[in-house]
Amino acid sequence: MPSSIKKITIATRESRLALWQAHFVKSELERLYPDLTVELLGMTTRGDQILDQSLSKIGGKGLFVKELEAALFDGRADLAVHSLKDVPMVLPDGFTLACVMAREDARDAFISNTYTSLAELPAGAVVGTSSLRRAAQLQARFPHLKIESLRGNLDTRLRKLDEGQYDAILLAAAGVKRLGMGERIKALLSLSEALPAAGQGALGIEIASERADVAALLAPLHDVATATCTAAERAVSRALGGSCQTPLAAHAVIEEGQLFLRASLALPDGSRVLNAQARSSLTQPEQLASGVVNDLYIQGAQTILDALLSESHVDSNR
Ligand SMILES: NCc1[nH]cc(CCC(=O)O)c1CC(=O)O
Repeated sequence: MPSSIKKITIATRESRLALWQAHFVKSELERLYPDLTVELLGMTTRGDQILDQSLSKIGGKGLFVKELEAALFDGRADLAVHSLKDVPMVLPDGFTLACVMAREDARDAFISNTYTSLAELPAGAVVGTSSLRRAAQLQARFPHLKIESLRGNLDTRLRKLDEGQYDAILLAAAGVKRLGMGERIKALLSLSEALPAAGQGALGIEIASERADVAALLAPLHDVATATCTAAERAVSRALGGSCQTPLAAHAVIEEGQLFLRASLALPDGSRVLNAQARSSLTQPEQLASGVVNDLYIQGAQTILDALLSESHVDSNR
């Protein structure tokens, strides 16, 4: 044990996925440190309470982490486990992402009770997603499909599909697999069909910056490859003001020892999609990101960002 910590409290949201993720970190810590006691502190966040309104209008990603940060700040908890995708690109002063864990499948999943792929859907078929990124990419490839908003936690979204409100829905594969429902996935969208959101599939562990003792405890859970890839992705999102209102994708992989970053910025209706990609050594993910962002600006990213600002969007990228 790298410190004298006897007990760790994990602050977590109470959705089934959040609890799965917190329990996963708990069991990893217990495996590493057999003498450590790990407890969970379940919390309901503002983002969980306000399910009927547009998240992007009421405050976006931060709504899901604020309460957890308050618990870290006043010592009720030592760490918070997040889906990295939901973590704001800039954390408030005093908080740090101490650890990024090895990524699950980063891809989006196609789920339907009737069809086996997007290509099979007939004109007018209704696809559920509340992600502007998924909607824009989908509408660009399949203008004949009808996209409808789909909110709620994973179980709620699957229930709405089963009730017949949609012909198909799109979800992040990682969450579906973690909850043991991988058999519901009919197809995984390739990275060229649907580029994932920054951080998708990865877990991030947040602590109060002053807790070097907790950071030391978490060090073995850090996955350098995932951290490098997601650093590049999150830098793209940060540079473009990535919020719930931005149909933005950013995904990096390590290929033949190099970092390969792709990004895509679109208008929500898919009528314009900008793509950029670049490779670099593994050592400067932020620099690679700024090159890709620069390429997007050269292609007209500012026009899209301006259009997004002047429209008011009803959906978020949850
Ligand atoms: N935005 C909601 C959200 N945040 C994290 C996941 C699960 C996948 C992941 O860990 O990236 C999901 C569900 C989804 O997008 O379908």
